[in-house]
Amino acid sequence: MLTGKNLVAGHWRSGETTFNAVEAASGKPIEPAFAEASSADVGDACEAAAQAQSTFGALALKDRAAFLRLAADKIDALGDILTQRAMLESGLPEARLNGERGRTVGQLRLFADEVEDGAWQGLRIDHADAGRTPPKPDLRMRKIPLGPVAVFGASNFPLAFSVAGGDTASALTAGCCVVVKGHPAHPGTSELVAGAISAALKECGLPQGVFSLLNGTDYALGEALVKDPRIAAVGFTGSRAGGLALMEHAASRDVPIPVYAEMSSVNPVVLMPGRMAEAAADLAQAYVASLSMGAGQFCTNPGIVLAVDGEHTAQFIGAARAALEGVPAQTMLTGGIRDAYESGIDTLGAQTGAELVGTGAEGTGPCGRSYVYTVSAADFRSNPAFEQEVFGPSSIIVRCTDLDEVADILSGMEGQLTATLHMAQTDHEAACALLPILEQRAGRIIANAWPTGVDVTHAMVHGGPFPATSDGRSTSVGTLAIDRFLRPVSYQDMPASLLPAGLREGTSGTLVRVNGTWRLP
Ligand SMILES: NC(=O)C1=CN([C@@H]2O[C@H](COP(=O)(O)OP(=O)(O)OC[C@H]3O[C@@H](n4cnc5c(N)ncnc54)[C@H](O)[C@@H]3O)[C@@H](O)[C@H]2O)C=CC1
Ligand SMILES: O=C(O)CCC(=O)C(=O)O
Repeated sequence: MLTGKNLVAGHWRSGETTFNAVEAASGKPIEPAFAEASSADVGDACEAAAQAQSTFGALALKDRAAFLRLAADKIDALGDILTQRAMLESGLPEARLNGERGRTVGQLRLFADEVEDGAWQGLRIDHADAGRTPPKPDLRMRKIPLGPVAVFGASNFPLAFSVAGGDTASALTAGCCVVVKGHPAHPGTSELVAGAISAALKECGLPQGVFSLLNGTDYALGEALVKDPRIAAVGFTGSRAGGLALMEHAASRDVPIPVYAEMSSVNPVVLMPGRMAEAAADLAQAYVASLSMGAGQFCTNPGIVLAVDGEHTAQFIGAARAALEGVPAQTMLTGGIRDAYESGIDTLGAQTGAELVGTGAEGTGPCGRSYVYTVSAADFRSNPAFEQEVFGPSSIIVRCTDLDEVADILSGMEGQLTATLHMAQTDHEAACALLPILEQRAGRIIANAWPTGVDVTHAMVHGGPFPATSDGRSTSVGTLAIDRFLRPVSYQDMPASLLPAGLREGTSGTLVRVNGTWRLP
């Protein structure tokens, strides 16, 4: 039932050259062939997005919310067809993909509620005061959509971080049209989801230029999209090299635009001594489960664990070795990702001081086998190679002399998506001293849990200082993600009849800051 075509503003278009998706488990090509989007497709998708922008950006909030809800319903209704295709293309198991579909549609519905809530518009009204010296003008502010957004689907979440994933949901919520560059590892999954969004647009009577999907294997496609003058911002999840390249393309334009790239992170986990004395073996079990989940293909993978050397750390290492023995090798997303993983493991194992703790079972076919290494803090600190993300089911346990050394290592680390503290009550005082360091290093600080798994809520931050992301001032998950695609505009002494809805007296319908005081409608 798949067409293998690109979706350009409601039209399914074939192309001169094609590529095939590959079955992750076997490495064999699967049908149908997919058209490589041309530069004309990029131009037409961006032009249609630019033309639809003013209509979509000015849509009544309830209508934008209704569109998001309908898109969610239609994606949900794809049911097993979507799951089966995503399984074939990604090698991820059925339960995970059904869960991911739930997360994707739940995310769209949460954003629909958020659109209607309206607080994201950041409405502010400062009344004029002619008697003040100097006289104060009437100023009214709201946030408006930036314009069409280019979204790059991620390989490791073919639903929740892809065509209708967090970047698309937050851009549409902000009122921005979207042109998706689909990930070439799952073009069939992308087509199914794009079809659902297009059908929702049609049923809502909205312009089809609001959404397009372009497929392709050539980096030139992504470059052309980022450089198209009608694109106003970029959302990306993937490799550091890819994110950096898109940032360069965006900065080289006549009009540079923001790139919100989520890239690499090793997510340090600190095992505090008090907690280790209580539960070293249990912690090790949970650690191995977290690092090997989904073949470790999470940017939130616990890549580096810091512990004070001694009896309990030795116990933790022994229990991790035992837990690893039961971990099966799992199919990885693509041959390229598996090759990068294997070469990352080879590089890691060859570093001075790297000692293998243990491995999971060896697999057949394009599988990722779990690996855990340990290294002394001295060797870790003298060699930046230990801090590089190895994307897959691996991790390093760093044996430190004391908590001061843990603090020193954390202070020297690159920006991270997450940082975790496992602690008992007796560790709280020492943990308190680490918190200011972790706040400087990470977007999310976790207590007594593992970093894999990101809840989609209002208070979530899935971001962090560079190189975890290109811009640590925001998040790519949760409702705050909308803010990335908005820009504040202030209206000075504007006649009421010309003011946008919400900024006229008594029309906000949502939280508004009047003369500095927050007011509910
Ligand atoms: N930290 C994270 O969240 C993730 C990291 N990765 C890392 O990325 C590696 C490769 O996996 P992919 O998912 O394919 O990521 P990728 O970064 O290579 O590709 C992601 C998307 O960006 C595009 N792209 C990449 N480089 C580009 C360039 N120079 N110009 C224009 N477009 C470009 C690709 O065509 C694709 O659509 C993995 O081995 C892993 O190391 C992958 C997924 C998630
Ligand atoms: O752990 C999650 O749920 C999300 C992780 C993520 O954003 C990623 O791996 O790219």
